[in-house]
Amino acid sequence: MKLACQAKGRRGAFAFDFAFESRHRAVALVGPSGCGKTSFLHGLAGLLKHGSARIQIDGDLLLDDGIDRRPAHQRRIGYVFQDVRLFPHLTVRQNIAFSQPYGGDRLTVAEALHLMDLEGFEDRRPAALSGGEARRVALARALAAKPRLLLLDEPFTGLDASRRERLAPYLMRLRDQADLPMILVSHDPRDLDLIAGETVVMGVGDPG
Ligand SMILES: Nc1ncnc2c1ncn2[C@@H]1O[C@H](COP(=O)(O)OP(=O)(O)OP(=O)(O)O)[C@@H](O)[C@H]1O
Repeated sequence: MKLACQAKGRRGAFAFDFAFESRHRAVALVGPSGCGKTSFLHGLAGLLKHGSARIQIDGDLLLDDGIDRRPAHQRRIGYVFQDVRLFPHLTVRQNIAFSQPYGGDRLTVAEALHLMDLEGFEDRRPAALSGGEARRVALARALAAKPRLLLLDEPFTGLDASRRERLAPYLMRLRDQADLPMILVSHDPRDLDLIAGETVVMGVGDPG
């Protein structure tokens, strides 16, 4: 497959303009703290007020703000935030079902629960989940919206080494079984070696 992404924008005084192409389904985006990795993901996802993006998957134009500025909720882009952001008052099942209205019919909430091994957790609330379980719910929620591209900001943050190793196979399932292209941001290249076929480096002061 071929993934081509470009995004530019600004947050306050910080401006970025970055692009990459990859033939791998899972791409790691690394770079020093503050270089703009999260800003780039936000630009792709449509979360920046001042920003634009262009995404192509296998020659298919998924998004081009130059042609059509599409709001975040209409982009078929899943985003898993660093701090997970589950709704605390909703159960696991309700958290996952929340994103389904935007999706198609290929994967149901039950299938997302199954793929992330969350059967038996459906009626729990986020306060009763471990950090790794909460990540899996966030992944299932993103998946249930039927994204064409998944953005993961620091997916292993806050997990110790053994929990990182236990979470990695779930990301591989999304990559391989759900056939979902993904961009992962991390500080730690070792995390990304587990998942990513290619590492793209974003530098400070030398965007694009
Ligand atoms: N809301 C904001 N207003 C102004 N500047 C911001 C805002 N958010 C981020 N920045 C600045 O934009 C720059 C890029 O931040 P960003 O979070 O994208 O970097 P990053 O590479 O993801 O960093 P890290 O690896 O530390 O998470 C930083 O200099 C940051 O201070």
